[in-house]
Amino acid sequence: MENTHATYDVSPWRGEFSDPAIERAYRKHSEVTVARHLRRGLMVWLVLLLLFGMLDYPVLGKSADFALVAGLRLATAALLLTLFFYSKRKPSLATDGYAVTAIEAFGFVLFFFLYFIRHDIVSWIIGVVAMLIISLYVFIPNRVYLSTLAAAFGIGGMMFAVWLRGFGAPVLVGLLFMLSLPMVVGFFTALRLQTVQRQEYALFQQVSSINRDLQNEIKQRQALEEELKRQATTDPLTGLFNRRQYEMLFNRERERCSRQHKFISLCVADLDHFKRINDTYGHDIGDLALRHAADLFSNLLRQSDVVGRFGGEEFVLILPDTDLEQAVAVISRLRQELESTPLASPVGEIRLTATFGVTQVFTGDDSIEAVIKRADQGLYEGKGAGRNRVMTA
Ligand SMILES: Nc1nc2c(ncn2[C@@H]2O[C@H](COP(=O)(O)OP(=O)(O)OP(=O)(O)O)[C@@H](O)[C@H]2O)c(=O)[nH]1
Repeated sequence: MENTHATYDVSPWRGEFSDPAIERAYRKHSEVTVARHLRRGLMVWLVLLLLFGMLDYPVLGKSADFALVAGLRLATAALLLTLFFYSKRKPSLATDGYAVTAIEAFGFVLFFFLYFIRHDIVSWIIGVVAMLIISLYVFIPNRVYLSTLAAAFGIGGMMFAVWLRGFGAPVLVGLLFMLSLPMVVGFFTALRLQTVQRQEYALFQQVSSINRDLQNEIKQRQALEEELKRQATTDPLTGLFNRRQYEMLFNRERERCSRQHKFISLCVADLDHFKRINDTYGHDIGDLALRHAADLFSNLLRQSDVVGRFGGEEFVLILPDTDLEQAVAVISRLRQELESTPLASPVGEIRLTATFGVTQVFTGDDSIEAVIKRADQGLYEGKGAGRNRVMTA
């Protein structure tokens, strides 16, 4: 695939992209269509070849000449059929052009022989060769320079045959002019057609490339937006919701629960002797411990529960659709899990515990601060009572 800054210049004399890589990509892109057009052209050629062959017998009868012409016709027909079927399996044969050019040259040979054998239609043969030249440019898809080679072979061969018959320079020059005319017309027609096709392809590629760039830009912006949103709503160390976000979620859940006459509970959790962990193992291990607790809380609670970082080593857990009794059961499970799941740190396993203060949200609670304050009282009592416990308030 070409790069975004590819230059799509089309050579004015070859009707092909100047950049070989782009030309190859174009031919690959168009090979199936070109092969289909080629097969159509080959079929028409085959039908005409055999149809006109029926006229050989009444003129030539059972003779060596008839056998020669019939042999050439059948050989050309066999080549046409081979290319017809083979181009289905290998469509690049149509866009490479070498096989088509070889068959075109072979097709001319039949006419060189006819010129000597079918005396009844000598002048027609030259006319038919002229028509063949223009057809091979217009009707049989091929690369312009290869069609020109085949046409030059046809003109050269025909002139050679006429010279062999003893005609002099004036006739040969006239013939050259006559046969060059369809070649020039065919050349410029094919050149224009192939240039336009490539310009369309170039336009399509450029539009696709711009689209791809736009899509990438949109994806990058979306990712950036997501990241900004994440940064604005979460705590960078633990990935838990930050204060602004859990407050917003609390208000939303509280409203919903009140509408649906359901309970909602809140818990404040504080890691025990956390200062000791920091002092003993360093701040980095302290950070690991905070992440460990945060992950454990997030994984054990429901998707609909809200886990936030309150600051320092304190966490806020909001449990919608949960009354105080249920909340104590859930939080007790958290406490046990934390106690029995030590942090696997680079300095070895570190046992962590936390104290939890749980409260139910009441209709009179006018803000989250009031609820947290009440839960904090439970927490404070828990700390006083020896830590690693769940207290209600
Ligand atoms: N590593 C780390 N430590 C923090 C962070 N935020 C606060 N801390 C530390 O957490 C510790 C909290 O200590 P204290 O408030 O005395 O509480 P504690 O040691 O857990 O004792 P109790 O709560 O009474 O069990 C302090 O040493 C703070 O420096 C943080 O983001 N990372």
